[in-house]
Amino acid sequence: MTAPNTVPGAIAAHAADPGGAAVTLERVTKSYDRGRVTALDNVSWSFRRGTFTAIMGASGSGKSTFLHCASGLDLPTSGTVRLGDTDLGKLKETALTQLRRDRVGFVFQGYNLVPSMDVQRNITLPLRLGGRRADTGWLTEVVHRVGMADRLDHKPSQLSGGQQQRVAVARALVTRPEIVFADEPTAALDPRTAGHVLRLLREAVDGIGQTVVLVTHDPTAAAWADSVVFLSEGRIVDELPRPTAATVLTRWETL
Ligand SMILES: Nc1ncnc2c1ncn2[C@@H]1O[C@H](COP(=O)(O)OP(=O)(O)OP(=O)(O)O)[C@@H](O)[C@H]1O
Repeated sequence: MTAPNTVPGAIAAHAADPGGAAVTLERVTKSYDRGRVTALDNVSWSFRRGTFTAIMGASGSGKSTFLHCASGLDLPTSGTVRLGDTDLGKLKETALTQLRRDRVGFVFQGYNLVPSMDVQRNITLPLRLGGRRADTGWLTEVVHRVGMADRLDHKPSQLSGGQQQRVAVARALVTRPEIVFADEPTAALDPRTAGHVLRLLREAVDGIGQTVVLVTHDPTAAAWADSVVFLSEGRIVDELPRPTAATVLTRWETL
């Protein structure tokens, strides 16, 4: 494992400890426009299993690119991304699609639920797509965790934004993925509802050892994580352990 692209000791120690890593990035660079734009610049990082990490950075700092490369939604221009022991760059497109469906969970700002399906079918969609049966006990637990047990026959249009996002969290957890990537999942929600959704992610980490990576602009959201990783111009420039909204804001202002 290589050292990260920045010097702080805490970051070096973290990245040099790949034991138990859910996802590892090694010297990942992503360029666009035939190399004219470097969105990610030689980034190395590992996300330890059972941890909750927030990724923050200014607009254009590379957060979405980082999430896309780390989750297999996109491939880096150079460098390696591993999910567990699987090198994503060595997979054919079909295998990569299966990996994203079976081993990774996603939560997006826009919920991305299927309008014609009720809550139960939305939650179990990744299982059905993978030809897997729902483990009834686990499904029941996930549905209860997100508080949607009495809404299983509702369509997304009959739910509030917060409820729809809770369904999306359940869908992300139902496959017992090795890692969940949440991309601005609370940006469209009021602060109280956002807190409910973030608490679900926190509880998944604390209760079932889920690994979660959250991309956010919001210091209050980032404060739910175990640590905050700051991106600037495609590079990881700092890590803040045990964040509070105040310490995140202070660090953000001096980036
Ligand atoms: N498909 C693309 N083609 C060309 N340039 C791109 C593409 N996607 C991203 N970029 C550029 O890469 C850089 C990083 O973009 P990215 O979307 O990862 O940043 P971000 O931190 O997620 O921004 P935001 O907070 O505004 O969503 C930016 O300069 C952006 O313009």
